[in-house]
Amino acid sequence: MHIGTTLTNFIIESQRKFSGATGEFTGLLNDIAVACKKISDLVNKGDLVGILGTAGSENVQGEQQKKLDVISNEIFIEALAHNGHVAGLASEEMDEIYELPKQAPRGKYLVLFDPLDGSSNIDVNVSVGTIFSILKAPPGVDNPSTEDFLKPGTEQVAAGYCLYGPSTMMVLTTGQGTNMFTLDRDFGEFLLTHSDIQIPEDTQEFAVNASNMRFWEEPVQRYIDECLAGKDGPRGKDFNMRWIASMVAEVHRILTRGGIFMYPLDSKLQSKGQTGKLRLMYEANPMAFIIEQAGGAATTGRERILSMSPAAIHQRVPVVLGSKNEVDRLTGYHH
Ligand SMILES: O=P(O)(O)OC[C@H]1O[C@](O)(COP(=O)(O)O)[C@@H](O)[C@@H]1O
Ligand SMILES: [Mg+2]
Ligand SMILES: [Mg+2]
Repeated sequence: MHIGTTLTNFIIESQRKFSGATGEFTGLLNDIAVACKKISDLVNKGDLVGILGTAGSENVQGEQQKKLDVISNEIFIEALAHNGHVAGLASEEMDEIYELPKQAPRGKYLVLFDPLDGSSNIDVNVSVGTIFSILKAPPGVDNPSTEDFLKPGTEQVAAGYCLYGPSTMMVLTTGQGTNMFTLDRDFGEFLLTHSDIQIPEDTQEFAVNASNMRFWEEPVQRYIDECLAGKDGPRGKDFNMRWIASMVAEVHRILTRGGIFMYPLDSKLQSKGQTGKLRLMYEANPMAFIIEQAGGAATTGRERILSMSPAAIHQRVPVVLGSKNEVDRLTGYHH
């Protein structure tokens, strides 16, 4: 597909391969693009439109919600719930799955989303984003159940994120590679700028919140110690470190120049009864699909994320993803 193609045309072209394609998938991607453009506009205006700061409420994860968490969630629902492309929605910011209004036409897809990723960075003007995962809905079911959403990541028909940074970019996979589109604000279209991304298999850049080091399991301690030991250590090369605290921005950097990102399990999280920090259904699964389609790898440290059988909508998992050889090495240390 030639660089500069609009997102809509890209999707239409990619759907030609499917004889039964009805245009519904293209319609859904357009709904998501509209929602992301609206959120991008708000993020860009920040204090000018009073969207910074906390909302004064908590989500099901017990996290203080930011105003933009709540507003982005509403924008996504408004853009997706009425156009007949979905049968159900689930979000980081909603305890239960969202049942469409009675009069809303039902569609073939289910969408799980993190409306605003990197919430701790909203008020300090650092890149944030939106992450989404698309599954097939059970045919003929007006109100899909929670179980209908709890499908392994391998069953995603598409996944993507929109990064609200110096430029706004949509990164998408439909299982035929990973592609990047940049928003041209002048005429409001996402245009293809990077096609068929390939992540280098090796890297000398890791991303982890090192303030949690004393709580990590031994394999992670060992891996990071070896990186920090640099060229005089067992790895024989120096490593650099990054931590933006927005998963979307970390993954985008890795798609762009390689790297390994991890939010491992740690005893601090376990002491709160948590099985990780990041959520499987609308953070780990979509990012794992995007990374694998770009030649990278994504595990929990112990198993492939996409093969996991989900148990709950807001289930948390450890995440290790990025350049294949480094992810394989760290995963190997756990075995
Ligand atoms: O605060 P920490 O420990 O650095 O964690 C940062 C991580 O938490 C997240 O912000 C969690 O996502 P949300 O902002 O959507 O809740 C990730 O984007 C990021 O990788
Ligand atoms: Mg998030
Ligand atoms: Mg979020």
